[in-house]
Amino acid sequence: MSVKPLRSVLYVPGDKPRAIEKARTLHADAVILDLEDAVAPEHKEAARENVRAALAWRWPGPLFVRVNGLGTPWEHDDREMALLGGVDGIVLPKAEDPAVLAGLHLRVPLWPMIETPLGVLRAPEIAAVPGVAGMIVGANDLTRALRTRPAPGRLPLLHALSAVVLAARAHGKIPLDAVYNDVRDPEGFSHECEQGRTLGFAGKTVIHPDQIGIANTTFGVTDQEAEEARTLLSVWEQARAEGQSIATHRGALIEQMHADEAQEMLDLWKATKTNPS
Ligand SMILES: CC(C)(COP(=O)(O)OP(=O)(O)OC[C@H]1O[C@@H](n2cnc3c(N)ncnc32)[C@H](O)[C@@H]1OP(=O)(O)O)[C@@H](O)C(=O)NCCC(=O)NCCSC(=O)C[C@H](O)C(=O)O
Ligand SMILES: [Mg+2]
Repeated sequence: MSVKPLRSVLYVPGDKPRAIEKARTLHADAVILDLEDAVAPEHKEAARENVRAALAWRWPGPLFVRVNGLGTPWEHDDREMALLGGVDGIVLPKAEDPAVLAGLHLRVPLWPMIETPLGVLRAPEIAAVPGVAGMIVGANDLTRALRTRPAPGRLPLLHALSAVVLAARAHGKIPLDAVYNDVRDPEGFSHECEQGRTLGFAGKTVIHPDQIGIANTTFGVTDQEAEEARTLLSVWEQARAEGQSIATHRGALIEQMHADEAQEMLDLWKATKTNPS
């Protein structure tokens, strides 16, 4: 089965041409060229032109563009540019209204950002909109909007994080975890990746080259895990050949869903062999 890994998805400010060029040489599974919060109002037009030029380049993986939000002075020009071709996904910040999203009729997969209280409450309806490929958590905006304070283990955001995973998974869409702001704290970043993976996210949005390898490792599948998945699958196939619908592997029960999970891991492992870190 063909799998498109999104273990690490790198934001690159649209007004930083050097960073845009560099992003092509890095090992992020996907790149988001950002026109929204990373770009000051006076640089919006220049950033859009940088992004327009970059659409013509060869990119190693999917290329997304984060446009400015609905109701901003830049939304129409940004969207028009993002529909030119060469864009694999449009990231829409502060998505809140599923009816409005459904009315956009974009020809490109849509990635709404869930980063307001209303967005969290409406995550199931947003995930159900046709054309939505996945959802991305915006923890900075959400933290501000909820008036929470950063706390160990992202305690104040746990409900919202799980709500996004639940909504996305319920509709077969891809949930991507929020950014980690301290680019000089690999240990903290690693813990947050582990937490995101445990919660059910498919990958992490990142803001610096140094975060890519850690996200790829945490959301990826190691050779050892792949070997273990292969072993489990062979035990399962043997059990099925004998007419069993349950089996045990290393003392633990296995059923069809465990075999499916093992197969999914193997598919991801194969898909990431060419882009290990
Ligand atoms: C966070 C940064 C401002 C740090 O910048 P800086 O201190 O200049 O980084 P370095 O000197 O360590 O950079 C080393 C080299 O790496 C390149 N670089 C840095 N960041 C990126 C990047 N994101 N993509 C590609 N390349 C990058 C530098 O150009 C250096 O290269 P070289 O010249 O060859 O040495 C900076 O990392 C940054 O701007 N990051 C992105 C910030 C961003 O996009 N923010 C918006 C998205 S986050 C958000 O809004 C989430 C959400 O909406 C929410 O609400 O939470
Ligand atoms: Mg935001």
